[in-house]
Amino acid sequence: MMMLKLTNISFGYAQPILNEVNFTFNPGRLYFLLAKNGAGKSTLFRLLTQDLKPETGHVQAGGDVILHRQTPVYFEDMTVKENIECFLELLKSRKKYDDVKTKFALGEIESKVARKLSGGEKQRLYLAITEMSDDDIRLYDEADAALDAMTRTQYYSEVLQRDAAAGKTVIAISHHISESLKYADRICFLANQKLYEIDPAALPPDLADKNEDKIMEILEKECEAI
Ligand SMILES: Nc1ncnc2c1ncn2[C@@H]1O[C@H](COP(=O)(O)OP(=O)(O)OP(=O)(O)O)[C@@H](O)[C@H]1O
Repeated sequence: MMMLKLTNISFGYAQPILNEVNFTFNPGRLYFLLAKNGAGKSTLFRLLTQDLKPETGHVQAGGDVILHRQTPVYFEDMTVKENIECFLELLKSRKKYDDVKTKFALGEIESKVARKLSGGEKQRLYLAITEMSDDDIRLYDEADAALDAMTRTQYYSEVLQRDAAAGKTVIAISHHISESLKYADRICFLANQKLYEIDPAALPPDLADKNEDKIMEILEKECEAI
């Protein structure tokens, strides 16, 4: 199984971040990891990719784990087509250039050099690269930070939800909290050095319309009740 399992994980810097956490991320689900600023979301990702070693406990991964970071990465001096072909090769992807081109409407810009693309065109190239890997367990650390509202919708539905529907284990950090509530299969909330799993279907239906501080407050109360 392509699950990702934390057993008895504790970790801290000068201050504690996680305390004896047990949690299983299951395949086929899109998890959004939410927490207050500085609570340790990125640190948790670094533990999941085994970039950091926990003080106690262990992480078991049923497949390769790939982390997509906040900053879009591509080769500025290559054309869009060269970039896609290069990433297909680097990531040893089974996908074909023509499929990527069609899905992200890259036909008109395929021969343009990346550094000359408009903001929106760069976002399309970035989405295409982000979606390209075949890895089974996918972590997205604010990969939507530089995306405009329209491209974000495409990222949530055509990258994250589609990956989960294809049986991947998908965990995303996003500062667009109300939007993430609409797409999440599960919320994974980090508070008081513990991780809590919340099913969005069990939350008030108008929650996503509230302001983000209020949403965080309600989610914290949910966790206290678990
Ligand atoms: N290498 C490090 N050494 C010491 N402290 C660190 C290190 N990395 C992060 N921290 C601290 O650990 C805490 C958690 O950081 P982390 O980046 O994991 O939080 P986050 O929830 O992802 O934050 P944000 O929402 O602001 O992106 C913060 O107080 C941060 O300053």
